[in-house]
Amino acid sequence: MTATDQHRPPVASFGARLSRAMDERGPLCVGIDPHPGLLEAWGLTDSAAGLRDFSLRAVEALEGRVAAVKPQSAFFERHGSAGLAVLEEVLAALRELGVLSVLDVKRGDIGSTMGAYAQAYLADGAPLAADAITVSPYLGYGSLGPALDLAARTGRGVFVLALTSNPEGASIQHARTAQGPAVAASLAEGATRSNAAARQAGVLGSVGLVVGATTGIAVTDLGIDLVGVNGPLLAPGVGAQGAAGPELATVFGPARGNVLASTSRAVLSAGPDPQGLRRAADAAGEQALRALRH
Ligand SMILES: O=c1ccn([C@@H]2O[C@H](COP(=O)(O)O)[C@@H](O)[C@H]2O)c(=O)[nH]1
Repeated sequence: MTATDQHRPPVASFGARLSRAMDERGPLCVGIDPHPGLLEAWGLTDSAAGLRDFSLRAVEALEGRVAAVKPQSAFFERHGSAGLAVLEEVLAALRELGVLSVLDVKRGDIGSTMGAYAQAYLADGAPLAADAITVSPYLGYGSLGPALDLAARTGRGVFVLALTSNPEGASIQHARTAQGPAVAASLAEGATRSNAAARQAGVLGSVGLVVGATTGIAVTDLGIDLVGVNGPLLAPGVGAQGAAGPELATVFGPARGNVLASTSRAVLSAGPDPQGLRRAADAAGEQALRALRH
């Protein structure tokens, strides 16, 4: 602990804040993915100005109805520095409204560079700070250390890509490590270790996994203990990629209480009418709630 840390007021962990949000608003996360086709459908230009209008209208419509909002960084990055300025504004708007943000940015690098990514997204006061980010463990679970450490210090979280929703992911994620378990299982073991203190304290940990809602029986087949992870399980793949309530129940089984189901296009395509967006988010939220809580 540094001298500065000693004067820092204690912050609630991301795991605890997400648990509360899911209890209050249900287990749904809606992604902000401003695809060019969606911008057009909303009558907006494929420009930073269109992106800003789209994203802020979506945030306003979703506030209070979902546990978290997940901006997809790629759609902002494709507009260069103007797009990143919009992303900063969207993250600030979510912060201001008290809506948890999960920035889908899938970062991963050697430890020393990972430290810089951590500063960019997980440090207090960073322009692109989010409540949690997605990280890629392709350089080894240990390389994520600087992000896990900073997230723990600032009350933020990370979601480690484990079993992604795309069909191509299996060729890497189901492969066996030299020690025997599948790659995805060894990542789950890493998250289990990282969440050990939270487990002992009886709260949800802040190191989550990305496990696609489209992954069928892979969790069981690969012998992955998702309950033991004691962390949030971000489940993209709901809606446009074909998964719905039954798939969520099959994939997560006894771990379903920790799932944050995520959908983007299926809700965003109901815009730009705010009532349409709200209706679509409410329907997706009901579906997730039925599958994951009953
Ligand atoms: O395994 C993964 C990890 C991330 N994603 C992201 O989630 C959304 C999905 O959008 P939909 O419109 O609901 O298909 C998108 O930003 C992906 O990059 C994922 O799909 N799968």
